[in-house]
Amino acid sequence: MASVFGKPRAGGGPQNAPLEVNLAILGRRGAGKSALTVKFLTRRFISEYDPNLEDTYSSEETVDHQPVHLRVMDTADLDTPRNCERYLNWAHAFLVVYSVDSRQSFEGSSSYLELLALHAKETQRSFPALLLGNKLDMAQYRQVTQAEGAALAGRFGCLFFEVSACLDFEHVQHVFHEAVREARRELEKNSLARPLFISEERAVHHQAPLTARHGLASCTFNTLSTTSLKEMPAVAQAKLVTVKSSRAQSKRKAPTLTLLKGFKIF
Ligand SMILES: Nc1nc2c(ncn2[C@@H]2O[C@H](COP(=O)(O)OP(=O)(O)OP(=O)(O)O)[C@@H](O)[C@H]2O)c(=O)[nH]1
Repeated sequence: MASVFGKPRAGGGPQNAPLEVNLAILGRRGAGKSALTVKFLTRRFISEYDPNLEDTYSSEETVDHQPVHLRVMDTADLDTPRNCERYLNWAHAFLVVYSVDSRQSFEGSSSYLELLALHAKETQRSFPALLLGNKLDMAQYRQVTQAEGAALAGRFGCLFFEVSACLDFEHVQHVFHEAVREARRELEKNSLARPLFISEERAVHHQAPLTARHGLASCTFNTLSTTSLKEMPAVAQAKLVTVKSSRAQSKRKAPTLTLLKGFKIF
């Protein structure tokens, strides 16, 4: 589908290697990000999670008969987007989650979509996003109608689904696989369009002027300097390394992320 989030960005691998897709799950606390992630990975609904933990999981998937190495970052922002670059510069696609029984979480999801649109504008890249109204099993306590969810998704050019982490696994799996398809479409477009580039040394680091207006003052964006672009190494030649992400504004323990050597974390 067409995305409003600008131009595509890096990822993918050689013909026979599994497609590499990084997926970040965003949303306000309590929306059900961890429950959906765990449901997708284990087919189980587990009702309580430590809200302070942020983890990245790997899963070998087959989507449309194609092997996919999927990494899922279950983010744990506090009440608003924070230290956003850890996922903005990492993910190929985003699942933005709210809970259908919480107006507040719906408003939070709107902030995340605005953040993604802003980041796309700043970087001139594309970021497929899917909007998910979770806790469909709680529909009798709805504070957000399906039409409102669809309208918000329409405003940002996203796919929209209502799901439940405690109902059927197949529906949750379908949504994650749709995110992979969206990411794959962008990656294919990108590989047809031009070689992949990454900032070598001098990223121009500035505060995006719109962030304050969107209440996203804690998020800064790194815009790539055109004078310091370098072709990204082929994924097949990259080694797997373990790195720690910056936890400057978080009280949580640093998560361990497995990233491809040659990628730079801004
Ligand atoms: N009924 C119902 N409860 C859910 C569903 N998904 C999550 N929950 C519950 O909602 C609460 C919050 O779920 P989490 O998965 O921890 O939410 P989160 O978005 O990861 O929240 P943080 O970790 O605080 O960022 C937990 O008590 C879950 O059991 C769902 O689909 N239906």
